[in-house]
Amino acid sequence: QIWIEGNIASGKTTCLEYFSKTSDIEVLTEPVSKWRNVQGCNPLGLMYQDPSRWGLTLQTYVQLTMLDRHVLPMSTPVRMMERSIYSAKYIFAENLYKSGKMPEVDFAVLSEWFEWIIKNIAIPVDLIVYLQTSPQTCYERLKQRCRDEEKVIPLEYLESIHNLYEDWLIHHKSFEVPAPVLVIPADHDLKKMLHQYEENREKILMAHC
Ligand SMILES: Nc1ncnc2c1ncn2[C@@H]1O[C@H](COP(=O)(O)OP(=O)(O)O)[C@@H](O)[C@H]1O
Ligand SMILES: O=c1ccn([C@H]2C[C@H](O)[C@@H](COP(=O)(O)O)O2)c(=O)[nH]1
Repeated sequence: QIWIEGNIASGKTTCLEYFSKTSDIEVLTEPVSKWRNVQGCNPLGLMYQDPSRWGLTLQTYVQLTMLDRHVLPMSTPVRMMERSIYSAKYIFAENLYKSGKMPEVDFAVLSEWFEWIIKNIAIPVDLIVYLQTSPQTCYERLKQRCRDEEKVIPLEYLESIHNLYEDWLIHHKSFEVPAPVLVIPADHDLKKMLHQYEENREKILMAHC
């Protein structure tokens, strides 16, 4: 199992789309559509409007929907999955808490849930592919993608997410990393990115062997 990790709009979905054309690979994208519509409500939009009030609501739902993805039985030898329950906690929940936007009690409850899950439920991973971008690149791609809920995201938000990813996956300064990390520089244009995916294809697809 391979997780594709990276900042918002770093190119994860585009990377997965590319590999989805390969036979014997199952690709699981993030369930963003669920985060934008759970029984008619939009926790992603609410979180960006008022993170202190809705951060826990969103992150609880992200945690549930990512767990649901992780425990799906595999239908092919290789599964590539966009992000993970780990980055939901170590990057996004952490960012809300550290920036003072998630109350301590909310963070404590979310953390206990998370710890219980990773202790009691097997979440296998063989390789983490980290698409390493500059926050500025993500900011430009984010504006180009133009998702309604994300129009309020400032560059500083992407910088915080970037720093948390770097501390976790590059500097090993924050949390345990559950698998080896393959870093792919991802500021390049699409043509160069596809070339790099080809160059790394073997390393990625043989990770489970
Ligand atoms: N290498 C690239 N160069 C320029 N634009 C890109 C590149 N990769 C992706 N994009 C565009 O940037 C936006 C975000 O990409 P996406 O794959 O959705 O990122 P993520 O899934 O990480 O949020 C999309 O509009 C996509 O078409
Ligand atoms: O735990 C999480 C995971 C994701 N989000 C947000 C960040 C973005 O606005 C979307 C996901 O978009 P990507 O383009 O796939 O990065 O969801 C969050 O708030 N918490």
